Amino acid sequence: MTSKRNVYLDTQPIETARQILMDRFKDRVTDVETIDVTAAQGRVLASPAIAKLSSPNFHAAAMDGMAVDAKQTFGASEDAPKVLVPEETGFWVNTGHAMPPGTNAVIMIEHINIIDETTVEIEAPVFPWQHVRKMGEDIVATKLLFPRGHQINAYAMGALLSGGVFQVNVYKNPRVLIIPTGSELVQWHETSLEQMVPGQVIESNSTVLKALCRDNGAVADRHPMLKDDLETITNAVDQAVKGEYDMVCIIGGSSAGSEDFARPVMASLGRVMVHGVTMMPGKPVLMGDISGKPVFGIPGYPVSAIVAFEQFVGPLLRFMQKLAPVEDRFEPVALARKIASKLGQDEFLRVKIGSVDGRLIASQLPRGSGSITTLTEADGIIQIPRDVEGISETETPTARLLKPLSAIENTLVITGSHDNTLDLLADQMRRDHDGINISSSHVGSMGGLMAIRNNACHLAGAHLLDPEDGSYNVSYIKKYLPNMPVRLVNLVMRQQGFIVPKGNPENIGSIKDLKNKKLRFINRQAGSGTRILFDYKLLDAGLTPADIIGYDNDEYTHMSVAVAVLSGRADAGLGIMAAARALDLDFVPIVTESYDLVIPERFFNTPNVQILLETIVGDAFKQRVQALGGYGVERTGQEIQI
Ligand SMILES: Nc1nc2c(c(=O)[nH]1)N[C@H]1C(S)=C(S)[C@@H](COP(=O)(O)OP(=O)(O)OC[C@H]3O[C@@H](n4cnc5c(N)ncnc54)[C@H](O)[C@@H]3O)O[C@H]1N2
Ligand code: MOO
Repeated sequence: MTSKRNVYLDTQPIETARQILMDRFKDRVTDVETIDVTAAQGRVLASPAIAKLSSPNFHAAAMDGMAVDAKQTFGASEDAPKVLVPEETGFWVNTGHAMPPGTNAVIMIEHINIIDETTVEIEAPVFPWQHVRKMGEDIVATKLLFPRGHQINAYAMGALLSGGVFQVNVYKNPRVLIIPTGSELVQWHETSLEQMVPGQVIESNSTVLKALCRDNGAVADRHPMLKDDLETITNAVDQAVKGEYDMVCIIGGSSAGSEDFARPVMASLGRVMVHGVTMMPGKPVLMGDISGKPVFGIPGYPVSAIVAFEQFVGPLLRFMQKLAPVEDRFEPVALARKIASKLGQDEFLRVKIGSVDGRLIASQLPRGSGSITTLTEADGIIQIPRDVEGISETETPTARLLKPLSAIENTLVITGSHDNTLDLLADQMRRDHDGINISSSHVGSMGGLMAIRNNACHLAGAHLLDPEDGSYNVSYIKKYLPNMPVRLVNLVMRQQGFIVPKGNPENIGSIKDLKNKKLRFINRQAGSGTRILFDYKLLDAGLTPADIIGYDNDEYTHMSVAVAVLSGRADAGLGIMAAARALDLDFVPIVTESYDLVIPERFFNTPNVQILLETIVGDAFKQRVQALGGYGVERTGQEIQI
């Protein structure tokens, strides 16, 4: 068995791996081809572009009016107008016309009094070359329009055509073959969602990489998916490098499993240069040389695949056609919470970023390499260097922005407890107010109050029950935000209850059943409102945590609790009805609670918060909330006295 498994080569730091790659392929700049200027957008000139035609190519009238020899007009004034005779001493021209012989200026039509067909008068002179675009004013034939290495953009295409250059010599777009591998993969157009069985995964990486190739000036083809089979993958790679492809990317099978074939394929056809980079995601990336062509083994996890592409494949593709490296925008950010990281590997941490009190605040998204939404939800990426063990709240790391700064600045940052209606709210606000974004981070109700205290968000969602008097949030705000003026507004009333498998097979009716029937419970994290509610209900029923199997197993969101129940990992969890419904599970209501928004006074009257408050009292939002089930909107928008 061990003989079938791969052993990583020495893992290399990112910079070393990139250096090895670039050194090896420094001669792989693509061939030069001659193409029409009209098809050359984005391409890089392999030889200088020299104008063949002047522009204008003749002296041209720059205004509508009458072309004259300026001398004829000298001395004209209001008191002593000058007379011109059309087609003798003056010639009617329109903008762009060639100047008639013997003329060198244009009198604008507005400045001409037409007496009759043969007589016009002017009351002011023009000077030589006034309102004339002289031949070659813009471009002189033989002028260097662009040096080699210049990237052709829309403006350049205009200049080239005007200068009589209709074809250009450019570097060919590198051609890439992308080979998705994995016996578990299915193609989206060859399957129906109903047919899918556990273990099957929709192939998505090749589409992502193809699009990323295009962003980097390359043309990619997708090979039909291949099963985990050494011979088939070897043949496909062999054919590709023998053919017209400049590069091959094998997706999947890059790590150390018995079915991971990227490395043996590369080793049998050529040479493995790098296997393993000290980065996360993307660690098992492979770089090889087969017959002088670059071949990559791209890790199968979607985020790992993208990071591996952006760190290595993209830069090499750009180099091959002499495209300048991508210039990213970086900004210093403060952290909503400290971030732990492992020594020894650079980590690409996806973060949400919002602007609070003029500071950019980043909150970390989950780290999973298999989770593409950690990238689609991210506003930025913080690269934590390998010699750093975590970043504290007092540091200001830089983040690569994935969105325009203006979009980040127009984002309302909501931190705290998670509720599905926040997603509806984000969509509803967008429907009526283009450009406003909501970014919600789920750190539990107490986490939300702490974020307010640390000036790390604009508002927080909370549902903190005070067991003493049954009130929500007020006593917590008094205790934890004593010096901060805040307002409290109800967003929704919602039912909390037990999320149980469909049909409620254990017939759970009350919290006591958890103990009596020895059921496996899935809890929420400490500090979440739902956990506080559960502890209160336990106490109320005369139970202790020790009575509950699974009390110490916790999840961070209602949906993850529901997933735990769906997957059979737990018999019950406490959560909201919408989460049960979303996964077609059953729900046993326990309590109706108040889910409120805590809004610092200084943000209350800002335009975006006011838009939010208007949106939640609107019928459209309320109807959509009610359609989710398990919610009441009778108090939505009402302010609660603190
Ligand atoms: N024992 C070890 N196991 C793993 C290690 C390790 O060091 N030791 N490294 C882990 C890391 S880190 C990564 S990253 C992954 C990379 O694995 P592979 O490149 O071998 O990828 P697969 O196992 O084939 O797939 C992983 C995952 O991604 C899905 N996948 C694959 N291809 C596609 C595609 N084209 N479209 C969508 N999704 C795809 C695949 O179904 C798997 O779920 O290895 C760890 N293991
Ligand atoms: O490199 Mo893997 O990408 O850490 O998950």
